[in-house]
Amino acid sequence: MVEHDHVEEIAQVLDGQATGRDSYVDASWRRCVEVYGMDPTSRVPAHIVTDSEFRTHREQADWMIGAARSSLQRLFRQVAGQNYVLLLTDAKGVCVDFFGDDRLVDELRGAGLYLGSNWSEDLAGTCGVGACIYTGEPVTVHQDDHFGSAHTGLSCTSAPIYDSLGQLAAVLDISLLRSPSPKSSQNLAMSLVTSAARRVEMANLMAASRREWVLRFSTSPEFLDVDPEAAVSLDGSGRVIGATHAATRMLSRGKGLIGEHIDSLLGLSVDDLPDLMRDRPTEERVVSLSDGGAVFGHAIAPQRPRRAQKDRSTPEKRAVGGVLATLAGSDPTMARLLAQAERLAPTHVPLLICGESGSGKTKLARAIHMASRRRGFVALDCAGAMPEQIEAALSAQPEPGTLLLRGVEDLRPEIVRALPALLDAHAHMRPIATSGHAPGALLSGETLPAALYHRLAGSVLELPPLRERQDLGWLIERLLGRRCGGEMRLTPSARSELMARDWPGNLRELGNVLDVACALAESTVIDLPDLPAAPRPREETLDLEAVLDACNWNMARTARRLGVNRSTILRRIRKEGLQAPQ
Ligand SMILES: Nc1ncnc2c1ncn2[C@@H]1O[C@H](COP(=O)(O)OP(=O)(O)OP(=O)(O)O)[C@@H](O)[C@H]1O
Repeated sequence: MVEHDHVEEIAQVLDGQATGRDSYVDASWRRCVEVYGMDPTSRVPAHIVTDSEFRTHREQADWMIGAARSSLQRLFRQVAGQNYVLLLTDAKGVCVDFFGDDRLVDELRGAGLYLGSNWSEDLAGTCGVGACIYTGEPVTVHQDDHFGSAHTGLSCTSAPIYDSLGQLAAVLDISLLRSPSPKSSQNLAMSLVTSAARRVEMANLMAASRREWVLRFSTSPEFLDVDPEAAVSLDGSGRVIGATHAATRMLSRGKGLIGEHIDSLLGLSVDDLPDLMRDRPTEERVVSLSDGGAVFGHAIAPQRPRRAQKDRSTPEKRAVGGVLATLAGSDPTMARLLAQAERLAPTHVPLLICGESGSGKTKLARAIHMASRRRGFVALDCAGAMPEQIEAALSAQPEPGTLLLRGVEDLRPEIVRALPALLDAHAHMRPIATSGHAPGALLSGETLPAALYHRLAGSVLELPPLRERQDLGWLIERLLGRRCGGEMRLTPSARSELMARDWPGNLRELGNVLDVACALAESTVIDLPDLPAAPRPREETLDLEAVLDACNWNMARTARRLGVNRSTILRRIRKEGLQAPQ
């Protein structure tokens, strides 16, 4: 009889009649009949994936299971003794983690409230997990809200968990085999499960952002430091690189948050973050929202990097903090260089940063600027710049700032002549020059007069090429996470292939290779065939003479084009006995 009423009610919904049920239930019923071709009278049992499918789902959700564990345990303790069962499913609806009463395991397994059950809507019909995946919102699917008669005894309340890039990553579900009749009996379950999902997102964002700034928000000051509502992670320039779902709702104006600059979202810039740290009273840490509202903010500075590999031959260096710390993993050369950069950042010493193309000179210059707490930042590509442009750009910066001169070996002669006077006239701008040439080559060559070299190179920072860095593995993981999203993984063979390459294009090449691999991978796993081929070893492919000709035998340009040092070009010219045309 009850079953007959249920079928009748579904028929009414299909006829467009209102039933008083939640709209997501009506919509799901319609999909079950019209899209998945299901029959409400057939008793379809729970769908359980095979053991090997389960292993795959579990492996892929491993990171989420880890991030969610303590929140699930806490939630399970909160509902202890009330016969609730907790399921964590992946974004496809397969249960990958489970907390329930051991004594009920057989019954729970029979009802599909167990590891390996697949609650996607197209298999299980209207259900909590399926409707949550479909709508992206928390839902309660209570008793005969379920479509299939096999599940109409259950009450399931499910909340989505998003990854820090805004993709649905998992569903947290709290279910009962038997429940009181009114759906409102599950309101408390809804509140518990949405809070737990929010905490999982927060834990996940914090774990992925140890080397970034994190800004957490709360509408009430007393919860700000202990149980905030939302959070974003920011790169050194203040760009959002991760957000919880609540932050996306709170801050975005209809579009996503990722890639947005914090100053366009809030009444503050990245330089203001230290004012929102815990040492200030909570009531003073107010952040204005773009809709005119305000919340309380708690900024957490990037954690210091793990200590560089113990190298007894080099003295232990002080750990670097802040944005500079985000540039390297455990590489002794980088650790020394970043410690130097950190000490030089607040001074007015002009800096020259040398390194191969793509080795991160510009990135380092920006990080030094950030660490210097200067405000204005003027960046010029020396190859194209004219003196009037430099003058205009500098004049637009009244506050102390940084003048970045990129590719200083390409300065036009008229700028070489004009630059000293420009630097004198704008002494509040600290010059940082970058060059693809080694310092010795810059000084001894025809490129820069010695006086200008010394004017620009108060201190020289030489970035190692990627093939000489010991933190390649760390960089791969970091760039993968940042460019391709937290869920992408490399197979061991793809990883060892990347570790074996010599990266003539340095970090730029690594970033591009990972972008391509992420685009080509058919799942969240990047395998060997997804990697673009490495350029063939330079020794084999280099038609040096042709490139020299194309660059009018300009060594600097040739070296840049080939991504090698000028000294490498000179050595190869001698070795191959090449001669410039007369
Ligand atoms: N430490 C780093 N971590 C992550 N990405 C980095 C790092 N350093 C550089 N990159 C990335 O590598 C690319 C090249 O960096 P950058 O422009 O700073 O190199 P460059 O040495 O100035 O290159 P060029 O001399 O060719 O202008 C950029 O996309 C940058 O974001």
